[in-house]
Amino acid sequence: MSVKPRAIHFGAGNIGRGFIAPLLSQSGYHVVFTDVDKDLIDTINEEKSYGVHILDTNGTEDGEKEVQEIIHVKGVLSTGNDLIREIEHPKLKLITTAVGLPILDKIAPALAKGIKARRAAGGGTINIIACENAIGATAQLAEKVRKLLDGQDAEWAAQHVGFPNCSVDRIVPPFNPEEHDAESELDVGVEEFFEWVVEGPSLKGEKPGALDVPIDGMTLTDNLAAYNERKLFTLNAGHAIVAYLGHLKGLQTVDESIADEEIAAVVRGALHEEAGAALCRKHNFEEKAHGKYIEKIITRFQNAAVKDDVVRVGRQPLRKLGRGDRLVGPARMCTEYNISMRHLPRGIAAALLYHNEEDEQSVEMRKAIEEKGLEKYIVELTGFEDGSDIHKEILKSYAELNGSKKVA
Ligand SMILES: NC(=O)C1=CN([C@@H]2O[C@H](COP(=O)(O)OP(=O)(O)OC[C@H]3O[C@@H](n4cnc5c(N)ncnc54)[C@H](O)[C@@H]3O)[C@@H](O)[C@H]2O)C=CC1
Ligand SMILES: O=P(O)(O)OC[C@H]1O[C@](O)(CO)[C@@H](O)[C@@H]1O
Repeated sequence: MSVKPRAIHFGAGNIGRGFIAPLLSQSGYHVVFTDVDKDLIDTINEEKSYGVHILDTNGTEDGEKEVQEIIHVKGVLSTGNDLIREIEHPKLKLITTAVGLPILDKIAPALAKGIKARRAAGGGTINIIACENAIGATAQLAEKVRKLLDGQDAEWAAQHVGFPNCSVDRIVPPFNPEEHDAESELDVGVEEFFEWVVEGPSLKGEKPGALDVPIDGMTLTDNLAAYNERKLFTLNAGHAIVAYLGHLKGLQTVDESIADEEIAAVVRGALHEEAGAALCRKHNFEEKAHGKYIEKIITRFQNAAVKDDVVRVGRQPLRKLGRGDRLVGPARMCTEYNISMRHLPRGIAAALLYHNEEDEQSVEMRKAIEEKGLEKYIVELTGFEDGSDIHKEILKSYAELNGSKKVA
C-alpha cells in the first residue's frame, strides 16, 4: 500500500488536470481522479500519467515549452462503490472538486455516502474544497452534503470534515494534443500564472487552520471574502465582458477581442473606474496596487499563447448574470458606494445579447426576454429597480449594442 497521503479530485477536466491535481501531486499527494466520464477514467488508468504544457513560457534553453509530468495518477468512476472505498481509505486527507457549480448537487450524495462509510471504518479527518468559479462554492456543497447526514454521521462530520471555501485562478483552455505534439490525450495546456487561496480557519486536522500535508502553491487566508471578490469581480468580470463584446463583434478568441480598442476601453473602464473603485472602497485595497492587479489580468487576456474561445468564457450566461456573480455582483457593489457606471452595464447588456443556439442558457435567456420583456427581465435577473440609473444604463447599452458592431 502506498504510504503517500491521498487526495481525491472530482472532475478530471481542464482545471482538475491542469491546476489542482498538479499542485497536489507535486506536494506529495497520491491523486485519485473521479469523474462521470468512463472513457476518461479508463484512459487515466491506462496511462497513469500526463503532461501539463505551460503555454506561455519560453521553456527550456533550446526553446522547448515546459511540460510538467504528473505521474502515478489513478481514476475511479464517480458513480460506483470504488469511489466510496477511496473516501474510506485511511490515507485520504483531502477531497477537491472542479466539476462546475451546477454539478455540486450531483456529487453531494456520493460525498455523504463516503463520509458515512469513512466514519464506520474508523477513518480520520479530511477536508473538502470546491474549486469552482463562485463565492462560497464549498459552503454550498457543505450544505448539500450536511442535508444528507443525520445522527452520529452528522456529528462525526461536524468534527472531522472541514469545508473551507476557496478562490481559484488559472486559465486552462481546451487543449488540442496534436497541435502541441502531446504524448497523451490527457495532456493539458495552462497559463503559467495561478492563484489558489483557501480559507485557513475552516481547515480541520492535526493543526487547526492548516493542512496536515501542506500544498506548495496554496495560500491560506483568514480574509477569503476579499480575495474572492477581487478575483471574481476583476478576472472573471473582465473576461466575461471581453467574451460577450468579442462575440458580438464576431471575434473568436479572448486575445483577439482584447486587442480591439473599443472592447479594451470598456473592460478597462469597468475594471478600473467601476468594479475596482468599489473593491478598493470595500476592502481597503491600495489603489495603485489594485490598478497593477487589473493590468496584469489584462496582459493575461492578451496572451496569444492561450487561445481561449469566447464561447467557452461566455458559457452559461444566466449563471454569469447571477446577482452575486461576476457582472451584476460588482455592479451591485458600485451602487452600494454610489459609483456611477457606464461600462459594467455595457457588459451586462452584451451578456443579455449573447446568442448561441448551442448554449442552453443563451436559448433560455432569449426566450425569457421575448416572453417577459427586457425591462422586467432585467429587474428579475439583477434585482435593479425599474427606472434606476443602472437599469436605464443597461437598457440604453442593450439598444445601442443590438445589431451594431460598434461596442464602445
Ligand atoms: N478552465 C478554467 O480555466 C477554470 C475553471 N474553473 C472552474 O472549474 C470548474 C471546472 O471547469 P473546467 O475544468 O474548465 O471544466 P471541464 O468541463 O473541463 O471539467 C469538468 C469535469 O467534471 C466532470 N464531471 C461532470 N459531472 C460530474 C460528476 N457528476 N461527477 C464527477 N465529475 C463530473 C466532467 O466529465 C469533466 O471532466 C468550473 O466550476 C469552472 O468555473 C475555475 C478556474 C479556471
Ligand atoms: O468557468 P466559468 O465560470 O464558466 O467561466 C469562465 C471563466 O473560467 C476561467 O476559465 C477561469 O477562471 C476564467 O478564465 C473565465 O472567466
